[in-house]
Amino acid sequence: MQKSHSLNQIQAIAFDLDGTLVDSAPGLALAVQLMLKELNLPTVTDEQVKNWVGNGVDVLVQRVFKQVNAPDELFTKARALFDKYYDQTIDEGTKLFPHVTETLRTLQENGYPLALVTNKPAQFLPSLLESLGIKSYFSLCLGGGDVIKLKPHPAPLYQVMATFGLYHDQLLFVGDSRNDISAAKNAHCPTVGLSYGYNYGESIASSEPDFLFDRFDEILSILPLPRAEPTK
Ligand SMILES: O=C(O)COP(=O)(O)O
Ligand SMILES: [Mg+2]
Repeated sequence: MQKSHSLNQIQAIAFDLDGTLVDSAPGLALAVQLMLKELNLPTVTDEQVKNWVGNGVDVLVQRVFKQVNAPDELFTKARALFDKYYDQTIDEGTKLFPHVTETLRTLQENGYPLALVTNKPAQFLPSLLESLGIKSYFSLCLGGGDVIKLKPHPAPLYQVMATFGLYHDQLLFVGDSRNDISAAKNAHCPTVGLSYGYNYGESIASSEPDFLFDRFDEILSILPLPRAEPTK
């Protein structure tokens, strides 16, 4: 699906992390399962956790609590346990989706500053990006806690625009979930939706991104290489 949309004006690209660059669901699921075990609560499946990812860890644990009918009083303890276990499981089964590294490299070599905008808590980003070998591609990384509101609020994208000194139509946002497409639409930025990620088990097509791709490297087909000079 491609609308007639000239991307000659794009000066920088921002990416979602979980489900877009990184298949991180297995490590998240394992941390949730260890958290539940320590609290003597019923367990949940990897597939359930995958469909609850997208609004940050607080909401993930809330969704788990609802599923297993856990008492609210346990929430603070559970949240701390999640952090403890996710520190240990973050690399478990976690891998980059196909073509991510070479595409980021091509974009960077062609003059595009790259940013990361994730609802994942910021504390987990440095070691994860380092171990995946993609940290050096991003000149700005915004995680949960770095921004006043999480996606689908446009605040994180406004922060990228302010940092890079861009107008809304100069920033392309690439993501896998309706939160990404909504955040970018709320900020009036053009969007790419990727079909292979996590979107609550639903198709990202229903969010009507400007471009919908099945492969990460298809982003290269819609951008001038090298980056075009700004006209404003
Ligand atoms: O951790 C989450 O819930 C989602 O993270 P994302 O914004 O990188 O997809
Ligand atoms: Mg995502």
